[in-house]
Amino acid sequence: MAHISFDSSNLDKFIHDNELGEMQAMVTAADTQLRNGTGAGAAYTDWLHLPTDYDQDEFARIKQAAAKIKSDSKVLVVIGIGGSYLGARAAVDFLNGAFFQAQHDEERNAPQILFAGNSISSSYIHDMIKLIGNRDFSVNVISKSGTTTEPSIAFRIFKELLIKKYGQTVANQRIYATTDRQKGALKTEADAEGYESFVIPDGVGGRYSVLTAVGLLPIAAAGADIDQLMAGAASAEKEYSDADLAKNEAYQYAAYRNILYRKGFTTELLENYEPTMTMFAEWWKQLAGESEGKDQKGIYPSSANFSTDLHSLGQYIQEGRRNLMETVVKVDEPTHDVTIPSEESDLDGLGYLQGKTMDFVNTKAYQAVVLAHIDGGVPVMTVHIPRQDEFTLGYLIYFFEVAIGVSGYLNGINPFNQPGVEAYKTNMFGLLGKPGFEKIGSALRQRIN
Ligand SMILES: O=P(O)(O)OC[C@H]1O[C@H](O)[C@H](O)[C@@H](O)[C@@H]1O
Repeated sequence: MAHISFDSSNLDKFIHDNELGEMQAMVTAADTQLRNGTGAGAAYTDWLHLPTDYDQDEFARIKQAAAKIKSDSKVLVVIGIGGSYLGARAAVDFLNGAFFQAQHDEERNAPQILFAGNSISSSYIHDMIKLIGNRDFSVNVISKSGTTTEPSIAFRIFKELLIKKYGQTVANQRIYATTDRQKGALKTEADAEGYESFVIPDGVGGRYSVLTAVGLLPIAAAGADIDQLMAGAASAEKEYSDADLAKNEAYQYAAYRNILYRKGFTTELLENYEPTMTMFAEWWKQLAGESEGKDQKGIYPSSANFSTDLHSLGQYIQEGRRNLMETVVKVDEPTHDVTIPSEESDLDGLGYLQGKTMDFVNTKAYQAVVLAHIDGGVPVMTVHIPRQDEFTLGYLIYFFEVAIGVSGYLNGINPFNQPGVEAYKTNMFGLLGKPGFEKIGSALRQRIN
């Protein structure tokens, strides 16, 4: 039995019984493209077997590095952007609870994990340096290309701080580089300076790399059990390996969202009822957006956090333009539950809920929202997960990875490239005066007042 379950029962109003079956031939073709390496972008599909086929020696080294960081650092600065950032951040929040990062060092039993290099905000870096203060810290710099602007700038800044604080030799021992196996600026520097380095495998693109050292080192440093994370993903790899839609719920999800997309539901909201899953949606947004948004088509991935956003976006979802579909990731058993206290005066009228738990209310809110939204014309799918632990997270990550891979092929695109992300970079390099970009720079400057 699958560890998580996909519920499509609320699609009745939007999809006829025959429609899923009629997608089977296309799903089978997409599955063949993915698994036989006959589809576009096939060179980037090694994530498919990553949970069962990974470098065990490196995995052991990741655990050792995490133990060293825990023993000598109060802060780990994780530098990266996009796929070299989002998975680790999502996992740290998902697994450690809402206030892990805010705890005092003595209570946390793991370093504070701070994420840098994911914007170009000088204020953000300044505030982070202030927050670190005099505390011992290490740096995990993550970049497949080794040349991405945001992490490169952040790395220069934190490297300088490390050298000032510890001297060059010790600074080098506090830098962990996760990058390409053999090429790129970061790899060259890591070799020259003797940083401990970890590999982003050639056949795994950034947005599919959370179960490599990219995600594993920060996740392990934060105290999570990465064996269980991989075990969950391995279990999902097995569960979602059959092309038969009747047996594969990840493929059902891929098929249903494509059926809905073709009916005009062009935006998908990934939703949660747990604030610790906000960043999981950000990870999913890169996975879905970079994989599917190209050739002037694709579902636009967005997200909402409930019940919070029911008080802001809720109006639009209920009654705005009808191009939305929703996918809820619902945690069936909260990590901790809390009972609603009784109060004699009952001024707030909550007496009818006293003695009930908050999760009881949260789940009723979920049920109420689903019914309201389908009545309002928004199709809702739900992925039920039993709890927030490592095994479940690994399983859930794989569910979405394989679903999005197949989904891209169903829509006739290459799910594993991202040509569109270069356009703004070329412009930015031109405007910044980067050598080699002079011509585009002068052309652009004429367009700016
Ligand atoms: O790991 P890096 O090479 O630094 O890349 C980080 C990110 O930036 C790029 O712009 C891509 O759009 C992403 O797919 C990638 O995850």
